[in-house]
Parts: sequence; C-alpha cells; structure tokens
Amino acid sequence: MSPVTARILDGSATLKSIKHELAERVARLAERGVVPGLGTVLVGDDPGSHWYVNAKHKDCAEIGITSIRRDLPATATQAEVEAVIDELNADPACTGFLVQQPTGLDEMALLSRVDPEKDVDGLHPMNLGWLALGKPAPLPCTPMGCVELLRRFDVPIAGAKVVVIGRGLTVGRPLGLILTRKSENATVTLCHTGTRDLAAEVIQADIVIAAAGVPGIVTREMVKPGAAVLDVGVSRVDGKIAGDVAPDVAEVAGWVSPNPGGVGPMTRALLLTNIVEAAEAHVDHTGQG
Ligand SMILES: Nc1nc2c(c(=O)[nH]1)N[C@@H](CN(C=O)c1ccc(C(=O)N[C@@H](CCC(=O)O)C(=O)O)cc1)CN2
Repeated sequence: MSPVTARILDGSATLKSIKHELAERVARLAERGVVPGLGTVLVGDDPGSHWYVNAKHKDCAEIGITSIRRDLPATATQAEVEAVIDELNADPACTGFLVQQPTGLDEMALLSRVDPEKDVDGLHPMNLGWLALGKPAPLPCTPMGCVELLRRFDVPIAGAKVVVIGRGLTVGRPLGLILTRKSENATVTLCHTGTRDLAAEVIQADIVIAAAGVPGIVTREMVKPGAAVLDVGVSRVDGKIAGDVAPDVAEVAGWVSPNPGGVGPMTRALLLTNIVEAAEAHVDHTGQG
C-alpha cells in the first residue's frame, strides 16, 4: 500500500469557519431587528433524515437562526404535507424552509408548492430554471457545497476538466449548470448509468465529483494523479457510511474529501448561507429592520 499523499478537503472544519462568518452577519441583522428563521418539514421515521434535520437545527441554534420544525408521521398524506407548506409560506417568522427528502410522497408537487423566495434548498423548479438561464436565485446546497469546498482549498476550477458522476436533480444535474457558469468556467462531463466507459472519462478529469450512490464506483486506477476527488455518495454498508470513492484513491489524488466529514457538512454550511442571504435580501428589498 502506498502512503496517502492527497490533501484533505475537510468539510467539518470548513463548516465551522463558515458558521463563524455567518454568526457575524446574523448579529448585524439582529441589530436591525431581523432574526432569520429556518423551517423544516420532515415526514416519517427515516433515521438518516432525522439526523440531518436535527443537525440543521443545531447549526441554526449555534449562529442565532431560529427553528420552526414540523415533524409529521409516516402516515401523513400529500394534502396534509401541502397544508404545512402553505402554513410556512405564510409565516413571516420563517425566512425559508425545506422539505427533507425522501418523503415517500410526490416530491415534485411538494417542491413546486414552496414559495420560490423561501426555497432555501434551491430545488424549486423556478429556481432551477433561473440557474439554467444564468440568473440569480437560491442555489442547491450540496452542489454549492462542493464548489465552496474546492474554492476554500484553492483547487483551480476555471478551465478545469470536471467529471460529475450522477445526473440526479439534487446534485449532479445542477452541478453541471453551476460549474459551467462564467464565474466557475469549468468544462463539465456529466456521466450516468448510460455512460459507455466511465473509467475513460474519469481518467481525464482534473476534478471528479462522485454522486452516483454506488459504493466504491471510483477506483484508484481511474483517477489521474493529482486530481481532486469529491465523494458525495452516501450508501450504508453494515451500518457505516460507504462513499462512492474507494479509500486508496487518496494514494494517487491531489485532494480528496473524506466521507463522512467532507461534502455532508458543506451541504449544511450552504443551507445556512442561503438562509442568511435570504434574510439579508428581504431587508434590502423591504427596508425592514
Ligand atoms: N431537502 C433536502 N433533502 C436532502 C438533501 C438536501 O440537500 N435537501 N440532501 C441529502 C441529505 N442532507 C441534507 O439534507 C445531508 C446529508 C449529509 C449531511 C452530513 O452532515 N453528513 C455527515 C454524516 C452524517 C451521518 O453520520 O449519517 C457527514 O458527511 O459528515 C448533512 C445533510 C438528502 N436529503
């Protein structure tokens, strides 16, 4: 076995720094009489979803964002969840909110019902449309978490060849749109289950972002020496997180994100950022505070 030479893209430490920065912005909002509030809608008993929602509210409490939590049983109907969404759309104390996925319900209908201005997950069809059109809108948290992690560790993005594995609506597809904006200027290949030769694509990449949900799909042999490799995959094997990236990739890559401790905490960091930005935008538009 060769030694690990890759630099670690430490998402947990970066979340801590971002919380510190955001706490100052929240304090400035408080001086103007504005307290941002995050709402969450959680349906059912999935332990992972409970963990994520608990973590999000704990993060908020640490930096002065108030929590509005709506936990519904697994028996909740589409109409009952939609009624909760309507309530949060109308609640002035709720700066923004999200419906934790998966719900087991018609998620596109739920997402579409959220007021686009309160969509701190950046997943409303209108906001994804604004992203495709290159206009400002709240951006999805996991893709932006990946970009912010690369930025904070000075991984060059402009001009880089990026291979994204996975075309899901929460990560892969918006990542392609974000990384090809003029501000990022990367060249992106979006790979998926129909890709004929994944290894032939990945070996060319300066940056690999694996969001396939297939444990160990990215192996050491596939990675160009010195490349940055981000692991978004969250599968459970024997109760432990199994990422999409094989551990020995760290022997050849230039940078790797640990999993856990990499992209997951950055998803939370970007959610906090979206809430604070929404509260600041509201103050700017309404003069409130
Ligand atoms: N409405 C949404 N639902 C889901 C999203 C999302 O962005 N919006 N993404 C994922 C889950 N997710 C956020 O909700 C999320 C995933 C991972 C983490 C995280 O901090 N993970 C830790 C490890 C946690 C563990 O041990 O299980 C880490 O990686 O270090 C936070 C949030 C699906 N649903």
